[in-house]
Amino acid sequence: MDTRSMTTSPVVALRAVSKRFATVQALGNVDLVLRPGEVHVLLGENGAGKSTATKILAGLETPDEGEVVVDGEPVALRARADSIRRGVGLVAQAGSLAGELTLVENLLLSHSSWLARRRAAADSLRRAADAAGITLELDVPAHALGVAQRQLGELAIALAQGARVLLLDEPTSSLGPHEVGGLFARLRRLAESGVAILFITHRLAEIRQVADVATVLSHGTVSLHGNVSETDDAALLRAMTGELPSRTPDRPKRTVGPVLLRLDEVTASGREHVPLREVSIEVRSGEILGVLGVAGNGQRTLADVAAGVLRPSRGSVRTTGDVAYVPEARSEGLLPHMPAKRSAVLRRLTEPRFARFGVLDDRATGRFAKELFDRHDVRPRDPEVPTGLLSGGNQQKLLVGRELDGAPQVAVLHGPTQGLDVRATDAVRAEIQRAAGEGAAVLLVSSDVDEVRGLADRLIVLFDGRVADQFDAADFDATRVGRAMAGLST
Ligand SMILES: Nc1ncnc2c1ncn2[C@@H]1O[C@H](COP(=O)(O)OP(=O)(O)OP(=O)(O)O)[C@@H](O)[C@H]1O
Repeated sequence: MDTRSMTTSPVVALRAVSKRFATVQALGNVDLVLRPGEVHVLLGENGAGKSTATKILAGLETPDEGEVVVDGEPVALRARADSIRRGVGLVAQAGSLAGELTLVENLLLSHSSWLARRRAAADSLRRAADAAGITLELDVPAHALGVAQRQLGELAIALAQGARVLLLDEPTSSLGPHEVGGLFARLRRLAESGVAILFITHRLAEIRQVADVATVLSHGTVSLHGNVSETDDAALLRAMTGELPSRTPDRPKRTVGPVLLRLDEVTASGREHVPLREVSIEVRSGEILGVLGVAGNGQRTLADVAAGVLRPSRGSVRTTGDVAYVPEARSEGLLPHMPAKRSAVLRRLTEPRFARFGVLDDRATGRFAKELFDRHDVRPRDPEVPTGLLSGGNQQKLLVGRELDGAPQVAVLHGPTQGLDVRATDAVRAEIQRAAGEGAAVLLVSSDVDEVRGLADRLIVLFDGRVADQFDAADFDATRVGRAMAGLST
C-alpha cells in the first residue's frame, strides 16, 4: 500500500456503483476512490465503462445503485453544475467547449450575468493557466485552437472554476509525444499541489510516466486495482482483455502504382489558425504517406483539402476514384443523433439497395450495419442505438470500418486509432495495411509518431502550414523529426 493512500482521505469516490443503459450493463458494483495528490489511471477496453464512471463523477449521469461520495458524505449530483460546485473538473473525451466562443466566453457560460464579469473571468482563467504552467490564446474562437490547446483550455477552465478533482477522459489520444510530455508535467505539478486526478488512456506506456494508482474495468466491473509500481503491463493487459494481444504484423511488401492523390502548390484556409501554404504532395497507389507535426500546424486543413471537403484558395488537388475520409473529429463523419445504422450507410446513401424513391430502406440499412459491426467489432451490435451513445472507441471503429470497407482508391485518415483500445488499434493498423496492399493511396495524419513510422512508406512534417521536411520511412531519424516539428531548419 502506498503510504499516501493511507494518510490522505478520498476527495471523491464511487461506492458500489451500478449503471445500466437499456440492454448494456455499463457499470456493475464499481468502487473508485480519488485522493488528493494522486494520479489515478482508469483503464479498460472500448465500452468497458470508463466514460460512464467519469460522467457519474461529473454529474452527467446518475447511478442506478450505489453512491457518489464527496469528502466522506454521500451526495446527489444531478447536473454538471452540482459537480462543478463540489470541485470536480472535467476534460471530456470529445471536448465540451463551444467552438464559436473563446475560452473566456466558455468559462463565462457556467456563470450568469456573464457580460459583466468578462474581465474577472479573463483574469481568473489567466491565473489558473499560469498556476498550471499553461500558455493559452484566450481571445480566438475555440475551434481555431489545436486539439492540445483546446484541451489545456478546458483544463484551465476547470481550474478557474475551482476544481480540486480533475477528470481527464483520454486527453492524450490526439496528442503528439511532446504535447503529452507537457501535459504530464502539468498533471504532476497539479497533483503535487493537492489536486486529485483521474486519467483515462489506452496507451500503456503512459501509465508509468504519470500515474500512481490504476483501476482496470472489464465489462463494467473492476478487474484490477493497485499501485502502478506494483503491477506490470502483462497484468494490466490481462485485466483489460483477459488475454495478451497479438503483435502488429510486420510491414508487408506492396506494389506501388500510379499517383492517385496529388496536391500542387496548395494554399488553403481551414478552421485552424494556421493556413496551409504551398503544399505539394503525391501519393501513389499502394503507398502510405505519413504526415507528422505538432497539432495545429495545418494537418487538419491538409486532410480536409485532400479529402475534398475544403477548397484550396490557390493550387490544385487531384484525386482518382473513391475517397475515404476519417476526419480528426469523429463526430464530423458520423450522425451523432441518428441510429448507428444511419451513420453506417452515410457513404452509400445513393445506392439503390438502401434508398427507394428517396426513402431509406430501414431493414436494408439495419442489415448492412449489423454486418459492418460484426466485421469491425462495433459493440453493442445494435444498429438502432443512437450513434453518439456508442462509446468513443466504438464510434471510431464504426467510422474507420465504414470508410475502409469497399476498397477506396484514396484514403485520408486523420488519427484513425484515436481512442481505440490495444486490440482495436492493432485491427485498424492491419486494415490500413490491407487497404494499401489492395492499391489504395493512403494519406495518414497522426500525432502518434510511432504509428506513422510503423505504417508509412514516406513521411512529411508540417510546420506552420508548410512541409518542413520529408523523407523515406527507412531514413526515419527522431532528432531530425523533432527539429522539423519544432520548426528548426533541417
Ligand atoms: N447514454 C447511453 N445510452 C446507451 N448506452 C450507453 C450510454 N452511454 C454509454 N452507453 C454504453 O455503455 C457502455 C460503456 O460505455 P463507455 O462510454 O462508458 O465506455 P468506455 O470504457 O469509456 O469506452 P471507450 O474506450 O470506447 O471510450 C457502452 O456499451 C456504451 O455503448
